[in-house]
Amino acid sequence: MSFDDLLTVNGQKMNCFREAALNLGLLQSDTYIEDTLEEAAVFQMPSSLRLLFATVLVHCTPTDPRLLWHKFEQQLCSDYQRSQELYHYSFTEIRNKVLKDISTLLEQMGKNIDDYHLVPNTLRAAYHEQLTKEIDSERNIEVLPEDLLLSFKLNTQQRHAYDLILHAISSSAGQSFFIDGPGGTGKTFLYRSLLATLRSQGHVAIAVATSGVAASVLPGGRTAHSRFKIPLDLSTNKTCQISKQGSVARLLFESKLILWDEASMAKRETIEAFDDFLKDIMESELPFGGKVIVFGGDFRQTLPVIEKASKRTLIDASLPNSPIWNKFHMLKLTENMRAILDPAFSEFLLRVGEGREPVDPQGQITLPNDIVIPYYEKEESLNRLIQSVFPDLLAYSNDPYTMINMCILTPKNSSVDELNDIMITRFPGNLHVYVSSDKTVDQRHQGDYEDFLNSQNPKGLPPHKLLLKENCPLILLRNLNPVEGLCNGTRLICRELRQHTICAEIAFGQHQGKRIFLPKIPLQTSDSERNGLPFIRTQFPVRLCFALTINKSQGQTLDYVRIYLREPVFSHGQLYVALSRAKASAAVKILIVPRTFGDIKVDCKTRNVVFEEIFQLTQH
Ligand SMILES: Nc1ncnc2c1ncn2[C@@H]1O[C@H](COP(=O)(O)OP(=O)(O)OP(=O)(O)O)[C@@H](O)[C@H]1O
Repeated sequence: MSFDDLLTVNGQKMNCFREAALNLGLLQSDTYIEDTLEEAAVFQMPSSLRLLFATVLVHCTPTDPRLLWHKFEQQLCSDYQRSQELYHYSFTEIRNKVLKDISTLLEQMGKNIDDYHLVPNTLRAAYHEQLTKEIDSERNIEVLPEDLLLSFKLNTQQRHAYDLILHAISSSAGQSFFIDGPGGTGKTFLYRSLLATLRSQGHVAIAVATSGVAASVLPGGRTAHSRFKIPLDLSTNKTCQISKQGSVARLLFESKLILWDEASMAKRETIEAFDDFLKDIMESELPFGGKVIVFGGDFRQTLPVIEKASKRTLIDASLPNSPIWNKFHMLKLTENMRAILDPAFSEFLLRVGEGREPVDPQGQITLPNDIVIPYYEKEESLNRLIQSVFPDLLAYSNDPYTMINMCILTPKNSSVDELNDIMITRFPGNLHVYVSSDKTVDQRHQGDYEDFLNSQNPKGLPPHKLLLKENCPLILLRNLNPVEGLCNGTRLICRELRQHTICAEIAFGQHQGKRIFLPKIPLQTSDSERNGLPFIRTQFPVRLCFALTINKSQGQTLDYVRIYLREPVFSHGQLYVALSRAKASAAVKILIVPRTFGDIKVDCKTRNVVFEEIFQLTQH
């Protein structure tokens, strides 16, 4: 295919590729983006508006970003203008401050403001790239007073790890550690304590995690892929996309500690690529270039996510299968601090997680009676499950924070949808229905497939008809900006429903309470979708979240956990992740739909999938 072919749409040659893409429907026209910004501007929240502006630049690819900037500059600047009397900012100073804020937000999303040509080149100097900007922004991460106190509360094993790591840092002895701890043993607690101690002493400590949700729990946390620009697909290119002379390399060089949570979910090749990169910038053949680096994780929980991968592929892709594994100094945490008041439950969790809970000849484990909801008939049993976790929907609609620590977990998206559909009809309030626009990637097929696309409900995409009510719980489906707490998996409370925007509040974690605007975003199906017809759905990037898949719940502590096993779990660690979200057995209830109906109803047995080979590999 030639460049001319790419420029030609329906037999007509376009002036540029952007115009061709617009006519092909690959880009949206700017009208809906303008409507979105206009609607949000009414709320008078300029900092949230700047985040929305950056989000639409990155995710909605407007045709003329500069026009959008001119149209909304006034509203984007209004908080700085209000403080003008106090600080006597000039017009140019205000503009530069706002551009700098937008530039920072774009960088957090892995983009560069220069690519959007918002202002002429001559005006750009004030916020232009400086080699120390990454270091400066790491040094500006706020250290919370409560995090500084954590080091006084560490248990013996946490204290041992804390002392060893700080000793390696103070003696400049490069060392790589792996903190191996079952869910709830306080890995995150330890990381927060280390980060606070080092940052309060003026050192640079970098925090990353494999998933966005885990990153958002760490102060200043980013996903490893975005922080170190590691390509998601390493099959073609195995190197980090960072210049050795650039500001991120400078940051790594300067850092005293690099901390990587959920390393058990990272593919070994990702960590190997990072090892090579650090060796290169540090000009040292020592592991990780002689840096002090702390990985953490739990191999009882979910392993790397690889679509349709066999057990062998998953184990091969895991970190313990890498030559790097033997170089780690292993630190173990074993005391379950989440379930500290229920030691019998902690012990049960470990047996489930390590595949030590006895199985019957059908390969099923028997769950304790007190956590099982007896199964009678589907509707009645589901009602019991719902009633046991959400007994008073009117109270939750008035004060949604009372329900934010309650959730129904289930292995498959289809069961999540089943439950959320029931819940949104029962939840009080006016129903808003948002219908997506669905387009095939190849526009020639659009007419033939529209109804078919609308009927599709692919994983990772919002539904064609999104049914929402004010104060209902939501989950975000994209890593919009992990630094601002907006990750794939962030739980939100829906606060205001408008035509073009949703105003939502972050419900959980260090950004709890922050209000944000969400625009409709064009989202493409993933390559691995089975229906084989790639398409783009423009919709708010959220789903309801009365119920959640078990995989999405990883890393979260919940007060009340309900587990709905319409079908048994299907991958390593899922049952353990679901059960270990709770603090005690009294906080868990499970509904198992019996698979076959014989004379005896067996509703307390279920499959537990554990790849024991992974534990053999983790032994040093
Ligand atoms: N030393 C401690 N003193 C008091 N509470 C603690 C301590 N360590 C951990 N906790 C508490 O125990 C709970 C679980 O801790 P944390 O989330 O750090 O565990 P985790 O190992 O990261 O779990 P997961 O793997 O499931 O994410 C949290 O509520 C945390 O505040």
